[in-house]
Amino acid sequence: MKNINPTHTDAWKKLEEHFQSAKDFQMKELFKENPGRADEFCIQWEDFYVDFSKNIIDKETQSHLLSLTEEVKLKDAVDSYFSGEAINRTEGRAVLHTALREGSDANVKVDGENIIPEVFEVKEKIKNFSEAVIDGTRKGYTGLPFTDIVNIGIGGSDLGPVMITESLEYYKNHLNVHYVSNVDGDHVHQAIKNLNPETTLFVVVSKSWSTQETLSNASTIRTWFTKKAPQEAVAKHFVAVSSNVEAVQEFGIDSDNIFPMWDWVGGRFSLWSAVGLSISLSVGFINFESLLKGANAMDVHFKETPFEQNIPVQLALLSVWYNNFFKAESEAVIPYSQYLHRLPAYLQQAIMESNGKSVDRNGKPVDYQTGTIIWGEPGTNSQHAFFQLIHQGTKLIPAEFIGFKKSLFEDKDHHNKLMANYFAQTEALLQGKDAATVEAELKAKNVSEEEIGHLAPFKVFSGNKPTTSILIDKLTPESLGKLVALYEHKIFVQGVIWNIYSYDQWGVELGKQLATNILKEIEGNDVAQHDSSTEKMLKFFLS
Ligand SMILES: O=P(O)(O)OC[C@H]1O[C@H](O)[C@H](O)[C@@H](O)[C@@H]1O
Repeated sequence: MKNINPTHTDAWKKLEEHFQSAKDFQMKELFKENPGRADEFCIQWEDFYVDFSKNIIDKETQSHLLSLTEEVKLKDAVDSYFSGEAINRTEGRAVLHTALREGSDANVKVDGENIIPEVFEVKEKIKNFSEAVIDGTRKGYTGLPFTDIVNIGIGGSDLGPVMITESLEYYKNHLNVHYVSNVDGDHVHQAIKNLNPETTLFVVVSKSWSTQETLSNASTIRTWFTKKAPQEAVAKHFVAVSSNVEAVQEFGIDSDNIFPMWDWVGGRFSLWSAVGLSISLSVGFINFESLLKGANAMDVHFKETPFEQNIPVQLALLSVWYNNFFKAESEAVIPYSQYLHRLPAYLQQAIMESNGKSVDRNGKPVDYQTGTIIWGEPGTNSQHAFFQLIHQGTKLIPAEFIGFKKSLFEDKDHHNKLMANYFAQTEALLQGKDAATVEAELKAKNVSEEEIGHLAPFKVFSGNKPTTSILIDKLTPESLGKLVALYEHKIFVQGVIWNIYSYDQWGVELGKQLATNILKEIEGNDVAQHDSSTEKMLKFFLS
């Protein structure tokens, strides 16, 4: 991939100049001036309707942003990404989660070898295993079918599977799936408290098989299990997903029970691999395949659609526009679906671990902003929590609203109410409410002139707050696959523009290292020298 400082491009300079007028754009005026605006800033693709007309942009903004993609050679970067080039330079790895959703006839090479046959072998293993557990032919050590699954993993080995199984709860079968991630012992003990070892299957997921949390939780659970079950039952009840097969075997998991994954799948993009085993167990392999199929459709859209009509590219460019020109620090993702309640948490890892970097591809500190802070909660709940700040606070928070045309239980009454809120909020954020309107409303309620004078300023909404609406036909495994892949590619585009490496995560290492040392001190009751704050707290903790 090319190594281009985005701020040195002509497009960036043009964007800076253009920003001098664009920062004062009033979207309401833009809509008035251009009756075609809602059509021009809208992409309809398959079952997705993406409206980005309620953003502080005009055609000129869009054209400079598109020139930026040319100058940073985005098209070449996309080709390198899909072709298996080692674009994760600092770890020397390809980034090929997209290969996991390819068809069986695809040919994607890593080190000269086509990886697709291996991907399909593992998929077959996931299929056979999950079908046998679901239909009860694979049984526990006392001959009873499994009723409960515990996924033990953290980060990408937890957030992806948990977000998808929660999102697809409607499609779930009879198996109860639990997730244990935190090294907090209260998490694991609470999770297993009411479980029956005879009917519980444990899926230990760790790409590296060196993660403290996962190995501790797996050991604790194995000890709990073998207190009740004979040692040889471990083989029937514990399976592992990892790229470190040797270490898994050392842990005592049977080689038959290991689902491999590969270096070329990043942890936070791994739900499409065997890391998704708990998904396949929970909703069945057919639904897992539909999820992959949806993601593949988005891959093809991203790879083949001109950037003007390309959903991940347009969303990434908008985010760069707000992040680097308006200096917005965060973005909200508001799904109008309770099923998607873990999507913002999942995206926090995907986006912030990928693009939270301050060194460019030359190893030099960047002198511009990179990764955005992502946060969010489902609507309508979030309206009653933090929307006050989005409407009337001092910060600019571009927000993505995700909604569905149809609900799953087909309760029209509820769905109409939900979606009325979805539409109303983006309209309110756009339109705002001026002082004259507020005063007229108060007058109509017979509020005294004096009171109106006091109250009116608090009731004014400045409006002009940017939102992007993603309206999808229905929440299905396939549409969910498309949505998640959309965000994966948005991340990629931003990383290319910011000239950073999106696929490493060195920033998580230091804390881990220090924790290892501090744990020794805690266990030995012997506090070493630290900064005085840490030292004093450690002594207090041990007292
Ligand atoms: O799957 P594992 O190797 O156990 O890794 C689990 C997680 O831990 C690491 O600290 C990384 O920050 C994450 O990207 C990763 O997903």
